[in-house]
Amino acid sequence: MRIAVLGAGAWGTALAVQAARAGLEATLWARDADRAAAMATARENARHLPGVALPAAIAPTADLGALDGAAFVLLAVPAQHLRAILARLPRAVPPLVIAAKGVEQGSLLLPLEVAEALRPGPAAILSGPNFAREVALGLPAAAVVACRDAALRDLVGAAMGTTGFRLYGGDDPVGVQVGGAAKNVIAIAAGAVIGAGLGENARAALVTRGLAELSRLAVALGGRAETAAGLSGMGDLLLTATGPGSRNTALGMELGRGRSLAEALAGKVSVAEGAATAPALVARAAAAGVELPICAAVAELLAGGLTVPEAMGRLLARPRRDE
Ligand SMILES: NC(=O)C1=CN([C@@H]2O[C@H](COP(=O)(O)OP(=O)(O)OC[C@H]3O[C@@H](n4cnc5c(N)ncnc54)[C@H](O)[C@@H]3O)[C@@H](O)[C@H]2O)C=CC1
Ligand SMILES: O=C(CO)COP(=O)(O)O
Repeated sequence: MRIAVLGAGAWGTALAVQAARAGLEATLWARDADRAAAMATARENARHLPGVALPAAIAPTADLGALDGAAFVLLAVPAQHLRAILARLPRAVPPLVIAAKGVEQGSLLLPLEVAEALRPGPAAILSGPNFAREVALGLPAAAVVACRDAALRDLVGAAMGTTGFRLYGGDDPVGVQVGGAAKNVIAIAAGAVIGAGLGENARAALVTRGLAELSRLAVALGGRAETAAGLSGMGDLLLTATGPGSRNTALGMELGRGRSLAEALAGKVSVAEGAATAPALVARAAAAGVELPICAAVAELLAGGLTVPEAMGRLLARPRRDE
């Protein structure tokens, strides 16, 4: 079986390596022809996943003909670039499996909603606590493939899963997408309090109450609260919000130390999805009548509208209520 992976960042590359480990052929599409050629020659993605050898079953390319004959297409471009890539695809595409985590600015759509608007057809979301490098190295991990179409999630789970990468199926794609989008925003909050020296208690409180925000929004958008307790919600929060290995937490730590967003992002070649998603997530929640105080504070912090101690003070001063 052959699949196509669109987006040769850290995650797309790691998923292509995992596909090869599972016995698939994988075409790995990069926007830039020079980068695709460099990967094909060096058998390494030196920019986004240095030190990981690309198996022979991976064919890097910059040609979207990569989609022809693929059993399914994994889309691993950042959420804000998903629309541009989808618009370039042919009308009839193989089933799509989106691995991006975020909310699109402007439209306020979740990744599968963007796909539905541009290329209607079977589509799934793949999400979970997965640092790309660990997956690429074959360290044990689990994730969820969620979609309403049981045949597609079975196809992807059976094709991509191995004993080292356990893929659960799920039928709550909305809950899974909200988890993936919100956990990055909450990770920025968690990093920010650590960077500002406010302590581990503050981080634990923010992560826990952040999970409550994530869960509330998932339900308001038609998802299920129990999905928030799964791999794509609490699982990914545990991974992302508890240590500096996460780019979102690392960004939060820089903001907490008093740097501006522009300063913190300067020179970075990899994405911290929560930065673009925070205002879009809060706006989407507001449109659904849901208040997300922690995510809103992150959006304001990113915009330079308040400091971390001010944000924390504001959250703690909210009217007392039952948990
Ligand atoms: N890195 C990780 O450990 C994981 C990442 N993800 C998600 O996967 C998605 C991709 O993230 P990474 O692979 O880490 O990205 P990355 O930070 O490694 O690389 C950035 C990627 O974005 C692409 N890109 C940049 N500007 C673009 C544009 N204008 N149009 C199209 N593509 C553009 C680059 O070519 C590159 O493929 C994100 O939504 C992220 O949240 C999900 C799970 C794990
Ligand atoms: O999504 C991820 C882990 O599941 C990667 O997190 P960061 O983008 O914060 O590094």
